[in-house]
Amino acid sequence: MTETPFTIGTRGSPLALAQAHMVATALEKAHGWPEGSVEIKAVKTSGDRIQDRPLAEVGGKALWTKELDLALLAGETHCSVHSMKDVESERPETLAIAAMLPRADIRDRLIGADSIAALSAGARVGTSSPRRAAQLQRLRPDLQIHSIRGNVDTRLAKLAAGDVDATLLAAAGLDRLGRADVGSPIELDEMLPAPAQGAIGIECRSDDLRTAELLRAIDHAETHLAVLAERAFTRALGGTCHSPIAASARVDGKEIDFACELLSEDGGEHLARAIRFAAGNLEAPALLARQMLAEAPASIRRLFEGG
Ligand SMILES: NCc1[nH]cc(CCC(=O)O)c1CC(=O)O
Repeated sequence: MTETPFTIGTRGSPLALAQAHMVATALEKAHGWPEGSVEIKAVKTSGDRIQDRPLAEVGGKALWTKELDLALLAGETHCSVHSMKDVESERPETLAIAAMLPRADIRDRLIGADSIAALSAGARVGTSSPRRAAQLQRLRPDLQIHSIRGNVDTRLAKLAAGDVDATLLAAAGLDRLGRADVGSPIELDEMLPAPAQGAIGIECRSDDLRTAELLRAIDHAETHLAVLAERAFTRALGGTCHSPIAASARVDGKEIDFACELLSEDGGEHLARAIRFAAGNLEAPALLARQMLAEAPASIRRLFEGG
């Protein structure tokens, strides 16, 4: 038992709250704390407030994290729970990702058709992800990409209302919201997911060793190693969640199978690689990123700060 109550900071979307509850339950179980004793505090982030524009257009980093970081640094919370996919690859030194929960299904699911090939000619697909837009247009140049924003439920409602014919969402988010029945999974050889998709991370203050220790008890080492490799790749590119980057690392024994892809905005150009390296070697994916940038056509290179 701890003397002080333990407080988790999270965004207030249904998915963020579901993820914060997963972390609270894992901590209570790991430490024998009473059920419901971990407090969950919802914090509104810039990303939540700005609903009328694609975030890639708003620009700026830390759209999903800034307000959570401030609450954490002010001591109002012990840790923040994040979808690792939304966490910038460069974080303040005052904060540390101390743990990750076991990763969920990393694939995207297509909702509105059984497969990408089955989408009707010229179908309108709603997504505000530059990666999904580029990958879809590469596979199906006839598709019309429509920018849609909002949380998972809002996007499904826009699809149901006929604003678009189909949309792509992360399987992990759908599953955590109890929507395991929605959509058809897209296999990784057809569409690689975003770096860190499906992973939930827990961040605390770098100098808060007690919390770091408490969080270590729920860390899933394999997920952590894989996501660190994907983030090292993104960081070396100078990429953000607004860049058309896909990457997937899979731990296999002491090694990691790493696959990645960079695309131009319209998917007209793409560069894909698959390599294997020792788990924990973060220089290998970073080196690969630099090599790919050096080889990439200008239409891809100009999308990355490292290029
Ligand atoms: N950018 C929004 C976001 N951030 C994390 C997830 C899903 C959960 C995850 O990937 O862990 C989603 C929704 C989506 O892409 O469908």
